[in-house]
Parts: sequence; C-alpha cells; structure tokens
Amino acid sequence: MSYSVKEVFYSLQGEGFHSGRPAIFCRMSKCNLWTGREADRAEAVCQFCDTDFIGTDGQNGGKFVDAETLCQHLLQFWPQDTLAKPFVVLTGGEPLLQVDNTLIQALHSHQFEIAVETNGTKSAPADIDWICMSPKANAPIILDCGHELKLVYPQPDLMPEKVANLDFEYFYLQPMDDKDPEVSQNNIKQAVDYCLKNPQWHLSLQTHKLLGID
Ligand SMILES: C[S@@+](CC[C@H](N)C(=O)[O-])C[C@H]1O[C@@H](n2cnc3c(N)ncnc32)[C@H](O)[C@@H]1O
Ligand SMILES: Nc1nc2[nH]cc(C(=O)O)c2c(=O)[nH]1
Ligand code: SF4
Ligand SMILES: [Mg+2]
Repeated sequence: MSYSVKEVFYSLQGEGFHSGRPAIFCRMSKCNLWTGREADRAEAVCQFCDTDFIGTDGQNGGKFVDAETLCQHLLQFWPQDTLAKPFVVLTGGEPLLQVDNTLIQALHSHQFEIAVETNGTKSAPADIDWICMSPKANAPIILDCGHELKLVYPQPDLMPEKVANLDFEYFYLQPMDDKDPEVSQNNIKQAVDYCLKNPQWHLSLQTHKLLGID
C-alpha cells in the first residue's frame, strides 16, 4: 500500500505529554471530518482545524510507494550520532485513514518509537507506542482507550465530563486556537479555569506556536 504524506519535519513535540521532546512529524494527507478546503469549513464536522493537510506538496511531502520507502524517508530527519531512538509523530489530517500494520511493523523494524495524533473515529493498528486521541463534537469515538486524551476546549457540544471516564492515562485540555487573538486568549483563560476546578485535567499549550517553530 502507498502512503500520501503532506509534509515531514523535525521539531519539538509542542503539545501534551511529550511536549518539548524532539520528534519527526509525518503529516498524512486527508481527513474524514473536513475536506481541508476553507469553502467547506462551515459545513465540516470539525470546524476549528489549524492545519493544511491537502495533497502531498508540503515540505518533504510526497507519495511513498510502500512502508519501507516511507521509513527511509523519515529516518533522514533524525540526527546521526545520538543515543536516542528515533521518535515519530504520525499526524495529519487523520493518520488512521492510512496507518496500517505494515507501516507500524516497518517503523519498529527501524527502531522507531511511534506516536499517533488521532481524532478517535477509527480503530488503530496494534503496537502503537503512544496514542493521543483528540475527540471531536458530533463525531463517533471508536478508539476509546489509549495513553493521552487531548480535548480541544471549549467545544460546547463535547464537554470534558463526557469523556473523562474513558480509558486513558492522561487527560489534557488544549485551548482552541482562533484566528482572532482575543478569542484565543479567552479560550486559554477558560481552559485554565476548568483545570483548576477539575484537576484530573492538565493544560496543554501549543508551545510550538509560542516558540514560532513548526
Ligand atoms: C491537526 S490535528 C491532526 C490529528 C487528528 N486529525 C486529530 O484531530 O487529532 C492535531 C492536533 O491539533 C489539534 N487542533 C486542531 N486544531 C486546533 C486548534 N484550532 N486549536 C487547538 N488545537 C487544535 C487537534 O485536536 C489534534 O489534537
Ligand atoms: N511542533 C508541533 N507539535 C505538534 N504536535 C501535534 C501537532 C500536529 O499538528 O498534529 C504538532 C505540530 O504541528 N507541531
Ligand atoms: S479531525 Fe484533526 S485533521 Fe481533521 S479537521 Fe479536525 S483537527 Fe483537523
Ligand atoms: Mg499542528
């Protein structure tokens, strides 16, 4: 099977549990909750997406004919002369539309530690090392267990209480970023207030945006 990848870059994980950790980001093309076209945003199930995931024309993107070819492409972005095993974050778009057992096994055969950022609407192949599930209002939750649940906040139709009992080790609220900075600031304030009142929930800031890195 081939894999369509929008972009690949090496950066620090900006969000959630692994925040600050160097990682290769592999952004898979396409999502099942939005076409990615601005003209369709208002009708999309997920309307707040901050990401361009259409096509394969981003930095280091492309269509990779098989899992081994994609692994070799990703490996180039990990520094040589390090004791740290390569860490890859499979994101998108929705990575679980494409990520399959073959890719997971190929990445593991090259000693990758594998994290996935998913909207939870699809089941995941076995043996992913770190599953971060970010549920979306009005979308089904199929993947109801994993390592980290990261809820973008506020989503009036998906309050934290609705997902607080799912089988995850860590629960994060991530303030919804908006094109209007005042709205973003207000979302941060609301997320902080919620965490202080409900300490099961920890705050996840999108630190890569604060740092001005990818
Ligand atoms: C672009 S998504 C790709 C992975 C997957 N489709 C998902 O939604 O989890 C990566 C992460 O960014 C979060 N995200 C997207 N738009 C956001 C926004 N405007 N503000 C804060 N987080 C956002 C998502 O909820 C998800 O945790
Ligand atoms: N630095 C950085 N960290 C991230 N964590 C999740 C991201 C994503 O878009 O999935 C992301 C991203 O785009 N950049
Ligand atoms: S599910 Fe993820 S990739 Fe898809 S539109 Fe929403 S935030 Fe963007
Ligand atoms: Mg992002």
